[in-house]
Amino acid sequence: MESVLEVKKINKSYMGRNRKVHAVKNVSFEIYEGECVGLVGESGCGKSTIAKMISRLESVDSGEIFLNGKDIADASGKTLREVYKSIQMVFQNPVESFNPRLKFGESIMEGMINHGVSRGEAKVKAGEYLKICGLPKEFAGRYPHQVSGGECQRASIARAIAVEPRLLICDEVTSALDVTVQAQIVKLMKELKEEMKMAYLFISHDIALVQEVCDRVLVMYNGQVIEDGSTDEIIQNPQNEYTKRLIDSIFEIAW
Ligand SMILES: Nc1ncnc2c1ncn2[C@@H]1O[C@H](COP(=O)(O)OP(=O)(O)OP(=O)(O)O)[C@@H](O)[C@H]1O
Repeated sequence: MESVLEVKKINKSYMGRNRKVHAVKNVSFEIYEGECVGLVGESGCGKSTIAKMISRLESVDSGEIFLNGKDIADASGKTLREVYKSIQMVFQNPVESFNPRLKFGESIMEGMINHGVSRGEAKVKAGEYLKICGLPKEFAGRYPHQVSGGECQRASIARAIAVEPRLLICDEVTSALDVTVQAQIVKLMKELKEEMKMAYLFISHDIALVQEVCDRVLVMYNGQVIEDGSTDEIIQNPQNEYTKRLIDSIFEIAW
C-alpha cells in the first residue's frame, strides 16, 4: 500500500490566558491509500489541532508532514495549492461551512473550478457528486438554509470529494446530527470508503462510531498518541489504562 500521509514528531503550543498549552506533543503516524484511520480521545486532547496542522490551517512548531512523500509542513505557493486540493476537510457543523449566499451547486463547483476544471464540466460533476452522496442532483439549486442538517452534511461531503482529494479529514462529522441521521452519514462514509480510492482520517470522541468505520485507530490523550493499532485489536485488547476506560465507557452506556 502507498503511503498518503506521514506525520513525524509534530508539536504545537498555544498561548492560553495565563499559560502555554502544549496541545500536540511529538505526534507521529502514517496513513496509507484506502485506509480509514480513526483519531479518538476526550475533548481538548489535541485532535482538531492535528487536523488543522495536516491541512495547513495551522503551522507546526516543529516536526514534519509528508503528503505523497513531499514535505508540506512549510509549503507555500504552488505546493500549498496542491495541499489544499489533496487534503479536504468535512466539519462538525455543515451549515456554517457553506457560504449562505451560494447554492450548493455553486459551492461544489467553486473548488473544482479553482483547481482547473471548466465551468461546464464542474456543473455536471457537481450533480454527480451530490448523487454519490445520496442527494438528487436538483439539490444543486438549493441554499444551505433550505435543507436539513443531514442533507447539508451530505452536500459538504460532496463538495469535499468533488476535487478528488488524496486524504479526506472528517472532524466530528456526525456530532451535530441526531442519532438516526448519524447512522445514515456513517453508512455513507462506509460506502465512500468502498467506492473511492482515498485515505480517511476520521476524528471523533466516540470510539463506538470509530469502530464502525475505521480499519485502524489512534488513541490520543493529553496531546500524545498513546495507542496505534487495528481497531479490533485495540478494542479487544487495549494496552493503555486510558484506552481501557474509554472502551469501558461505551459498554457502560450500552448496558
Ligand atoms: N487557537 C487556540 N488558542 C489557544 N488554545 C487553543 C487553540 N486551539 C486549541 N487550543 C487548546 O489546545 C488544546 C487542544 O485543543 P483541540 O481543539 O485540538 O482539542 P480536541 O481534542 O479537538 O477537542 P474537541 O474534541 O473538544 O474539539 C485545548 O487545550 C485547547 O483549549
